[in-house]
This record gives sequence, C-alpha cells and structure tokens, in this order.
Amino acid sequence: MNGLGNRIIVADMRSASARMTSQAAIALASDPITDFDQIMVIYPPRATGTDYYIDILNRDGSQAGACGNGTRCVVRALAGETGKTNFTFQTPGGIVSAREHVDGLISVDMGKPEFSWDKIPLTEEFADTRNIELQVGPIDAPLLHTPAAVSMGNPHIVFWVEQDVRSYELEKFGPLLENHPLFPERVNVTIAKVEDRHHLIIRTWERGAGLTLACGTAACAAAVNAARTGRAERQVRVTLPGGDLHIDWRADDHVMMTGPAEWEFSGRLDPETGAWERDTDAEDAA
Ligand SMILES: N[C@@H](CCC[C@H](N)C(=O)O)C(=O)O
Repeated sequence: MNGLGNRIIVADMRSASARMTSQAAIALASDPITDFDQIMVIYPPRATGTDYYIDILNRDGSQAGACGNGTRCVVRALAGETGKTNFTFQTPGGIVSAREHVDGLISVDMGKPEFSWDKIPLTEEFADTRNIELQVGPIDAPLLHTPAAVSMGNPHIVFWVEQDVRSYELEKFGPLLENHPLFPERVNVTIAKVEDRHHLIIRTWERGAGLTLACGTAACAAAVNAARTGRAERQVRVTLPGGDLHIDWRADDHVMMTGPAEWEFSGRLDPETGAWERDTDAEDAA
C-alpha cells in the first residue's frame, strides 16, 4: 500500500504461528518489488479494548514506536475487509485510535507529543527542547541549526529553513544526524519551511528508512513544534513530497493526523525467510 507515496507493506499475521522477523523485513526490502519504508504487522490483540496489536518495522529491520502513514494503510485494509470504520490499535509506542471518513480520508489520533529531553530521548539534558544545540555546516555559518526536538512515539528533530526544502542535501547530512551521539535511539530528521501560519512544507530523512515521500509522525512533529514556537497555528496543512496531510493539535493535547491511503497490490510471504509470491489477481485487493 502507500500512504502519500511512501511504501508500506501491511502484513496480515493474525492467524500465523510465526512472527515477522527483522531478517524477513530486510529480505523484503532488498527485493525491488517489495521494497518498502515500513512493514505494519497485524497480530491478534494483546490488550482488552484494542482491535489488534500492530508491530512496526523499518526497512533496516529496526522497530519503530509509531508510523502515521502506515497506520492509515492498516485502517484502509481493515475497513475494506470488515466494513468497520473505527479502530483502536496497540503499537510498540502505545494505544492509537483511527477512523475512516465517508470521503475515504483517514484520521489517526497520534497521541500526545512528549517534549522532555529524557523522553525523546536525548543523551544530554536540555531544559528547553525548542532549540537544541546542534548544527550542520561551518560553526560560524551553519547551513542548519538549533532544531526543535519531540517524541511522537518516535524521536524527531525539526530544522526551520527559509529556502525551498528541496534545495538542502538531506541525503548527505540525514544519515549523520540520524546516528549522532545526542540521540541514543537514533532520530528522524526533518527540514521545515513555514509558508504561512496555516501551512508548512517539509522533507524528512527517516530513521531506519532514509529519504521518504511522506512521514506522518514528522508532519506531526513539525506541526507541534511550529505551534509551540509561535510560528504557526495548531491546525495546519503540511505538504510533504508525496502530498498533503492535515494536522490538528487539539486542546486536549492529542495530535490528529488526516490523510489518504491506497492499495498497490497483494501477495503471500513467508515471514521467516521473506520469500514472496505476488497474487496473480493482484488488483483484487483494491
Ligand atoms: N513513516 C512513518 C514513520 C516510521 C518510523 C520511523 N522511521 C522511525 O523509526 O521512527 C510515519 O509515517 O510516521
């Protein structure tokens, strides 16, 4: 499936005896047909009041606490199967609820942002995570500097820029920042331009996945940090390379993300080896 152009595998393992392994994920990611940004693995529920347990694996086999675009894809798949429109999932990062609207768009309650340095987490104490000491480029003329940091169930930093976000070589400095010692669990790296108080434009280098067409949690991270630094309102449109998301940081502190999700094709896989066979009636899934 895809959520605004990023590549998502939704793996239905509700009746499987095996579990999706990191090795299987890495094998799938190395096949050009099944190459992906994240795998969302659906398991039977583990907590009362939840529909399913959803595990989230990046293309490098690492686990993520949250994935906004992948969650919309899971909702699209399950809504098509069951006719239900409301879901509550347990994920590695916590409980997530989501709803499919009549127009086909899907809203996900991404929970509350966490701004304290030890929860993001950072390895150094920062009283104020709106401007952490970090920069890219020469000390006296940095290209990027003092990003805001937040956890949206996964760690993010957001650099504010004035120029077109496409003009920055994110593929060069993204991996260096992702693995910087300030981030014990690595980090997702976003550059964000404030177009106006209702519109942000972003590009993201994702932890464990690299450059992406869309990162939902990064859109939330940019939106909450734009609001808490006075750059934008709490309801914004966020333009990513793959399209637009709408983010609403509600008065109850929950961040709502709304956007599309689409089918690509379906097939069968061996979760232990990652061996893959595409359905011949592949378009049936849609
Ligand atoms: N694509 C996602 C975020 C996926 C997880 C991220 N790479 C991480 O490891 O934190 C999204 O849409 O939110």
